[in-house]
Amino acid sequence: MKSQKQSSTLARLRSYMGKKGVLMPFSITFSVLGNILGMLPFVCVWLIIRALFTQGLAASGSDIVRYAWWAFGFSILFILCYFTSLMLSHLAAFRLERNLRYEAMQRAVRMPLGFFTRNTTGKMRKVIDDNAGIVHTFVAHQLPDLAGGLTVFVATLVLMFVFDWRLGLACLVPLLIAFAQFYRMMGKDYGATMQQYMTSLEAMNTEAVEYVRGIPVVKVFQQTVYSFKRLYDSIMAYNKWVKEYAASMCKAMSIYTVAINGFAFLLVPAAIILILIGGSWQEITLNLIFYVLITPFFGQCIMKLMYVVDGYRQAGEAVGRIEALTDERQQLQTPRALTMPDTYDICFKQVSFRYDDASKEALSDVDLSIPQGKTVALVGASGSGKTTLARLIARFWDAGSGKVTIGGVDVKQLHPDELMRHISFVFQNTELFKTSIRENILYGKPDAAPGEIDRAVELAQCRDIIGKLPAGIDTKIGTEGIYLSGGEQQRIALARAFLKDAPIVLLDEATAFADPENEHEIQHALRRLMRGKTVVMIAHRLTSVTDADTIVVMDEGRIAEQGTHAQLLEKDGIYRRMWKEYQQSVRWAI
Ligand SMILES: Nc1ncnc2c1ncn2[C@@H]1O[C@H](COP(=O)(O)OP(=O)(O)OP(=O)(O)O)[C@@H](O)[C@H]1O
Repeated sequence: MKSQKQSSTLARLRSYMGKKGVLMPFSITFSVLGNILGMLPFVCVWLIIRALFTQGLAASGSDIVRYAWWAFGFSILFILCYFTSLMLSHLAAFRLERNLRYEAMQRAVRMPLGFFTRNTTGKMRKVIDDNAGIVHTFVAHQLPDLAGGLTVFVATLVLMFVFDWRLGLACLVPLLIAFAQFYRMMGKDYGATMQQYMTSLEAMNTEAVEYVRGIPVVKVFQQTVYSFKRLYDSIMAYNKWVKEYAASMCKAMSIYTVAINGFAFLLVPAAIILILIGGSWQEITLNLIFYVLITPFFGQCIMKLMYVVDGYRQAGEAVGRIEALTDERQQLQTPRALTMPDTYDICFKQVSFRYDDASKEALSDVDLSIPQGKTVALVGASGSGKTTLARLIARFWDAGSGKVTIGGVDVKQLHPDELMRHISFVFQNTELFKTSIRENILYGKPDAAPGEIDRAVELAQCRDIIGKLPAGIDTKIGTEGIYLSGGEQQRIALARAFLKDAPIVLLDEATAFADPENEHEIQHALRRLMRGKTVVMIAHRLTSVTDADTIVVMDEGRIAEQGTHAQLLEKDGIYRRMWKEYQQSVRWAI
């Protein structure tokens, strides 16, 4: 299913319905049929009134009973058609909603890893859930209503003029007033207005989810809701938008509502005039009764149509939002042939990179060579570009200019899946899934033999963790009161990396959350993991990088210095200063 930004909303919706799309024409047909049948009981009631009116109480009872049965029969048929129409439209709508979510997830999987650092899970869930819901409502309810509404509209209009064109004309005046107001409200700016509305709503919803996720921090620091300024601002922006919109629509909506519900207000004067100028009072009164019976339909169906037009635009906007979230242009270009090299030296050649919307470059003209099997440590002030540099190796994003190569091959030539198979990550905040420890470790190599898992557990020093859990390695974590400390989680993540046994290892503050006891275990395990691998490690604790083959000092996106610990200490540069400060801080801590 490709993005169909240029095609009409209906064609785009249809493309997501798959085979169930064939049900929609049937749903619409039943809706049209149902709406026509739904009008007929009113015609029957009018026939009964006419019989009583023209023949008085002498009217044949059998005629009246026959009309009553007809009315009953039409009502039953109307209900059957209506339900059939809704059932069919719901089948198509559920399939559409499923495919839309599935497609969004499929696209999300193809997004570069960097995408997930920018788009929180809260935001993604809100965008997909809310917009899929809007699209569902449109297809399941409003689309059949559109067909039905249009049918009733045309049928009523025809009937109104067939019965008595003069009374029909009297009904037309409020209709024209209503239409003029409708057009005013749905004018040319309506699309942009809806876009603003949905943007504002989405911002508020996303911030609300983020607020809930951040409640522990807010409570710990004893802040109020006003401390979460972004949520507050988004609520205020929404509030302002809604108030201004309601105020701008107030006049047009009031006139529209009065006109649409006041079809009859010219009918009575028109009927009186017609009688005064010599019309048959019986005939005109009888017609008047018909108009009083039938015109409420008109109001109802115009209201429905108004909501459907609104729903149509919202549905188009909603699909667009889901598609834009995982826009294909943000996806990494994947080469046709897999050309994974068999050597793993990494090179940065004149690499510069700027984040979307950032005012300055995160990396500028970086030249760096990391020979296979060596360890390079990245140090430097916060924001100096260490994480960005490490992540370009794994194609979280692609370099803006210059190139990153592995074994001499530009990473852009490597398929992201294949590239990922050759890289292990250990981040500072490890993500463990709410499943057994075994399954968590198996993410490193799903087809690993039990012996391989045991070895990984051993190497990552996880035996003690597993030993104290009720079901050992098969204990589910994150449920039933079984939780692991930050350092323990980190060791499970290391077991995963051991099992993967990738030739390139990226470590980003891997011991940051470890307590002293865990840190010792983790350092030990890390040294084993790094043996013989090409390693890029980021660390703030300088003692953990002194053994690195090369230490690279980053400063404002550039490489300021590089060399071994001893070489850098000899220079009177940034590293020497950092080392002195670090030692002082350690002494203070002691
Ligand atoms: N997703 C992002 N979008 C926009 N700018 C970003 C993003 N991530 C980082 N930056 C900016 O890029 C620059 C480099 O950030 P990076 O995270 O690489 O630095 P770092 O040296 O790893 O910092 P730290 O040690 O604090 O983790 C910083 O100015 C940062 O504000």
